Amino acid sequence: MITLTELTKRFGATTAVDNLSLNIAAGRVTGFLGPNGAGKSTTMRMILGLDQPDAGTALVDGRPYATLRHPLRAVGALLDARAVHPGRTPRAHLLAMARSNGIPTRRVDEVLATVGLTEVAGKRAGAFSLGMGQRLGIAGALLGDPGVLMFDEPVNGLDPDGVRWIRELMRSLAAEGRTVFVSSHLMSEVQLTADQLVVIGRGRLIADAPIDEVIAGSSLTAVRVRSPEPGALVRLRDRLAARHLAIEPVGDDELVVTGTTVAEVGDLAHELGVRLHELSAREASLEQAYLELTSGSLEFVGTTAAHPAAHPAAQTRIEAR
Ligand SMILES: Nc1ncnc2c1ncn2[C@@H]1O[C@H](COP(=O)(O)OP(=O)(O)OP(=O)(O)O)[C@@H](O)[C@H]1O
Repeated sequence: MITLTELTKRFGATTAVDNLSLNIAAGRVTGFLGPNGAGKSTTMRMILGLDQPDAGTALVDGRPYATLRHPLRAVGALLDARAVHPGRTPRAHLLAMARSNGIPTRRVDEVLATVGLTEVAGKRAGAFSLGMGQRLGIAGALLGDPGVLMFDEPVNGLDPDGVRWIRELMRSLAAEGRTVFVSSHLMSEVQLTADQLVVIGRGRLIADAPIDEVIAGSSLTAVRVRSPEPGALVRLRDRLAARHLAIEPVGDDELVVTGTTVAEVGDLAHELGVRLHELSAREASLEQAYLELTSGSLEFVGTTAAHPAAHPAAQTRIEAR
């Protein structure tokens, strides 16, 4: 478990992380999203004690990173896959890490096998492809068998096999009860991998909610209902409007209703005796929901940009405070 409390980091006039408070729970994959420069890497660096906060705390299992007796056994991280000396072999690199952290050297062969690098364990890392470098970085993160894992953009530049491998690894690490915290700009991948989403913009928390809730909160997630009886559809519309739902009529035979479910609209139509020709759900993609959430946090805000707090997932969080 990772606990951030009022975490703040400034670089000169820039507030990279601004009063960020949240819990990243064990047993699930938490996707960490935000536009370029939102403060994701800085947050991760503070969790690892690589940057010092100006205010607030970042705790791993209740303790600051710097006070952990065996940090690699508590938290493993992949921040920059190019951080390995090019002249070193994967085995030498991992052995050095194991020795300096009191980790049994047999773990080196175990993690090399886990990431599929056993065959090339004696080759110089400088000759590695991007994907092999990522795998070596992940081997380092797994070395201490830690309960908390953090990955900054782990699928960057990987081929589809590599992307799928990382996705399955994260799911299995979370299924083992570990905390998995992963930043990414690839929404389709996050949608397949994460259970929970943390979205930040300009260093501030925008949303902290289950992925389904974020998608359900998008104005593009809606129920479409069609009836061959325009008069009956008007009765249905009035009843939906009385429940303060947003309704968009399309011609005189169709309504698009946001903030509701197929079950609610179906039950109401049944109660009113409205004959239906269609009742279907239209679900926003995570990318659409994310763009709505962060539109107010980009440097170039258009006049039509929705305020982030207009998104119900953001409101869930704000109200929960
Ligand atoms: N060492 C530093 N010195 C000065 N400014 C910094 C430093 N590190 C980060 N910043 C600034 O802090 C802000 C947050 O940067 P950070 O790298 O944490 O964002 P990010 O969300 O990880 O972005 P990206 O998605 O582009 O990787 C940016 O404005 C960045 O320019």
